[in-house]
Amino acid sequence: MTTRNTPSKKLLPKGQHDRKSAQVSAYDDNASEASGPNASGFSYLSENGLKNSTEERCEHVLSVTNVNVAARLFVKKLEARKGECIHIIGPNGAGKSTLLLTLAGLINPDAGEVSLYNKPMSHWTLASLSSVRTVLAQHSESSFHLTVKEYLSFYTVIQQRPFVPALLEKALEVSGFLDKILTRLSGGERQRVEICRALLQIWPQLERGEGIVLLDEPLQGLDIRHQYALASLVKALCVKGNTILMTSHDIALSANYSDSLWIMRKGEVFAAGEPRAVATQNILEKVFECHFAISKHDNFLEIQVCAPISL
Ligand SMILES: Nc1ncnc2c1ncn2[C@@H]1O[C@H](COP(=O)(O)OP(=O)(O)OP(=O)(O)O)[C@@H](O)[C@H]1O
Repeated sequence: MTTRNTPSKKLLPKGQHDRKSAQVSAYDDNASEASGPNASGFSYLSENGLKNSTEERCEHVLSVTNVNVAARLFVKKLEARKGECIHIIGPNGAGKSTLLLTLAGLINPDAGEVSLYNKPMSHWTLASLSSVRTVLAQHSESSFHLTVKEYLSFYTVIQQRPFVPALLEKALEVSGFLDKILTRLSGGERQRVEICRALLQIWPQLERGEGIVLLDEPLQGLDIRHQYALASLVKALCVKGNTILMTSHDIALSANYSDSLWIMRKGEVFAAGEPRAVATQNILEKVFECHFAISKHDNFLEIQVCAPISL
């Protein structure tokens, strides 16, 4: 029998459970309409990529309606709200990456629609998209023969001081190897650099609480301390108003560091909502086919994964 670590009370982000939970409705055709104006006739980004006031009023940052991707992703309705921290979990092949990349505008669905600020993804130019949302794809390591500093400098504002913003450095600790060649870093170090790169791409927007971040398995390869540091960073960025979606295989961490959990199985969202409502023994056992022991504490959900059901 194996058990998973659960975060101690101390590790939980401040105010996590006080914060008004931004609920996500899956399969709910009656989910409330976005509070922003109708997409038609509105320009959500000015020429230089700066947002106008219409965007500020759009509560649903990303929405998915009746999406089908090559018979491997079927989503009737999902919405991510401004400032929401969403973790997407599910077994291998459940469709997490496919959903994330579809939300990022990197996969075009065969049917249905993905909208960003009420504007269909197909109406966004890649340049406009890149100025408001950033993506960390799985296995997105670059193989350039560059130092970490040279690589990251492609994504930073010229003469930005400090080179790596303090909030990022606190969680990712990349400053110690800025002069190292990218390809000579360890797997976990590379992953921290790639996460840093993704966040630097829209750092001015993230500082203003206007960014959208999609991270595919960012915890992969990170040691336990950096896993929790990253989860805290993600949560802190969302508290500022940024919207972040990340996929994960760490059910306990995700249940404790998200506002919403999207639980996927076989290309569909099996359950979505506030972690305490959806990370139940019944749902987790159905989706992951493992036995779980779950205890609800005041400040955290203790989730232990026991033996696979079929073994
Ligand atoms: N480019 C592709 N072309 C065709 N099928 C694909 C492609 N990428 C993934 N798939 C299939 O789509 C399904 C969902 O894959 P996806 O990568 O989204 O799953 P996942 O939940 O992210 O899995 P994992 O936890 O293993 O990363 C899988 O059955 C996979 O084999």
